[in-house]
Amino acid sequence: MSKLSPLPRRSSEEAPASSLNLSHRLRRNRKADWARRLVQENVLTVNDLIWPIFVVEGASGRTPVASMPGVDRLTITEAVREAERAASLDIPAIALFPYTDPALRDPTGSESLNSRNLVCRAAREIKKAVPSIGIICDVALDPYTSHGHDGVMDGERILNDETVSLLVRQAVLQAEAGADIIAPSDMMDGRVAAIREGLDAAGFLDVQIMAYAAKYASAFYGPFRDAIGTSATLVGDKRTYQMDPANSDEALREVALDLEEGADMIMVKPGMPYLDIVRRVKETFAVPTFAYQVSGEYAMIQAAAGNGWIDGERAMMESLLAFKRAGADGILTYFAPHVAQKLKNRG
Ligand SMILES: NCc1[nH]cc(CCC(=O)O)c1CC(=O)O
Ligand SMILES: [Mg+2]
Repeated sequence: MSKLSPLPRRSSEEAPASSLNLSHRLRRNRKADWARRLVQENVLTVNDLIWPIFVVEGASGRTPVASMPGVDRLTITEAVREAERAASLDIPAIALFPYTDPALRDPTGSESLNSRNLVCRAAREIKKAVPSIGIICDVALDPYTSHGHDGVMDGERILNDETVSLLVRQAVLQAEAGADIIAPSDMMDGRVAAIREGLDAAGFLDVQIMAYAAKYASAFYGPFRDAIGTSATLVGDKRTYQMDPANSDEALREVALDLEEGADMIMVKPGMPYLDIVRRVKETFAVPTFAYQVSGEYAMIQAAAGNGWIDGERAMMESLLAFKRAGADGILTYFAPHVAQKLKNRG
């Protein structure tokens, strides 16, 4: 057997004079783009995106939401067009949020039970024109109530059980209109079980429920409330039903209950300040887990980028990748079409 010839070595004069004697140099795996791609642990794809869209009454056109640069309220015609664009970009699903004519808002949110309301008509039109895209409808009364709360009130109190019975009817109407996923965002106790039962009784066995399970009473919803027109009218705050930002164990109890009650998927909201919750939920329950990068998070990135203070494109991609790293299976984000286009351009 021939002796192995010695491996080639860099000559000693090539070696840097003062090299440390390190057995581990993590920088080796970062030395070039190809090397970084090779060891990349998480990846954002178009399949991770859900696009929230605001709809408004009207014949045509779009109205900008001042606190959400780049986001418009869309008439149904325009929303159908955007749904077509979303489908052509392979975005799996859109989420619809109505700006209800203030004249139609009342203390019990009765417009939510009108089968011809804005969101039901939008869902119907989109389903007809773009059958391949998933349609998510939010269940909660806030777009319809004169006081801007997610439930009906008795004095200062938000009534739980009375609200739940309305939410069930709202959910069934949305399913009839073509919603593929019902997303209760109201944070009433017991609504998932009641909605599941209502959907099943109406024959909607395949309509999924994505529960806003851990939804916090957050300052980051401000621009959304501008978009749906509840900022000005909201009386008080939502702290008697949305969660305290100080809590984390409580999020696990919320998620456990929603899963027990029949939720198919769960959501954590807001997103970026709550990635620890996403991680705990995913590790504890191992179920489809979504996060909502909410309006205020979007607005912060857009405002800073607009001022030239951060690179908006990079901040957008980094923030979304962070959701994946935290364990999210998908992200509701107002950046969805922009990101999808960017990912597509990359090929
Ligand atoms: N139940 C309403 C609802 N559904 C989604 C959001 C917020 C979304 C966002 O800020 O982007 C809210 C606001 C709220 O609870 O006041
Ligand atoms: Mg709950």
